[in-house]
Amino acid sequence: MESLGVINKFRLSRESLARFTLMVRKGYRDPPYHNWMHAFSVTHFAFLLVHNLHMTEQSILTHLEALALIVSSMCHDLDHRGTTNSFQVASNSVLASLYSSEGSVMERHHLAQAMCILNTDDCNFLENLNREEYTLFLDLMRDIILATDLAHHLRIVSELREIAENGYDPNDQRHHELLICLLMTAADLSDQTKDWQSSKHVAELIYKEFFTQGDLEKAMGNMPLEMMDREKAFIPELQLQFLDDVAIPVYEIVAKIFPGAEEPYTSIKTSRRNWARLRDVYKRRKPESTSSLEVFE
Ligand SMILES: Cc1nc2ccc(C(=O)N[C@]34C[C@H]5C[C@H](C[C@H](C5)C3)C4)cc2n2c(-c3ccccc3Cl)nnc12
Ligand SMILES: [Mg+2]
Ligand SMILES: [Zn+2]
Repeated sequence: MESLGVINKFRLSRESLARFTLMVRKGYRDPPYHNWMHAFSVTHFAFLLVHNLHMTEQSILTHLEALALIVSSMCHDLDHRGTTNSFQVASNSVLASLYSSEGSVMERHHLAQAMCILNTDDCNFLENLNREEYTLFLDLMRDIILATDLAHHLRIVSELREIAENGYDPNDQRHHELLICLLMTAADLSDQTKDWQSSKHVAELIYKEFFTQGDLEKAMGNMPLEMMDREKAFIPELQLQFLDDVAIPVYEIVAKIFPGAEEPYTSIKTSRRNWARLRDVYKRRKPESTSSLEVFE
């Protein structure tokens, strides 16, 4: 926040900011993937995007938007239980009863948790913002955290492609809103743009979470998605699908809008080549083989 210039610009209290950060860290549980380490690495990537692409200096983002992106990244998976939105509904969870009518059940819970922490004594580091800035910040945090629902991303991805093709118009309010959503999704998926060992390790954590949910769904008498079923999942194939259908297009669009941001796109394509190699090595899993997690050995 220091190097983004938001501490001084908004006269943020460092003490409250420290307390807020510690409360956010405490607000994460410890599932294999959706824990504080994930929130931290997403926040770091969001910072790198804003800082290295000079987004505030070039007025691509206002300082308030940059601040909202960083804080939202910290909070975007608060109190995650390692299960998906559809699992909340299928298991009739308390969160589903609260939010299922609006959709994005988990994301609405993450936002509610973030608001709770902001409203905790001595944690509201935004106390020096004027009313207009504070209201705008809360609106931004809401839109950004709700944008981390991949189903939301899939709804806007065609508009994002169009912006990448025809050029980003900084004066177009819709372009601006979509860009902020894109940056948040790029940060949320950024583990797949790291070195192969790291990306593979993160995929292992994600499938550990998915398979645990699949086990729960079977115990409840429900049929899990293939990607959550440790008996059926062939991880290299599932990873290739996710990279091709969801993740790679995100960094392709980022690279087209920001010429300086080729590296994550190059890196995730390398990751894809490694998954393709693994797939060929582990042809369709033979029934007698052990758990699908063997590909991580
Ligand atoms: C490496 C990797 N693989 C991933 C494979 C699959 C999915 C996934 O949610 N798939 C879908 C598949 C369809 C259409 C929509 C909604 C649902 C039905 C579920 C998406 C996510 C994956 N993911 C994430 C990630 C990002 C945001 C939230 C949660 C997670 Cl886990 N971060 N990294 C990864
Ligand atoms: Mg999430
Ligand atoms: Zn996340």
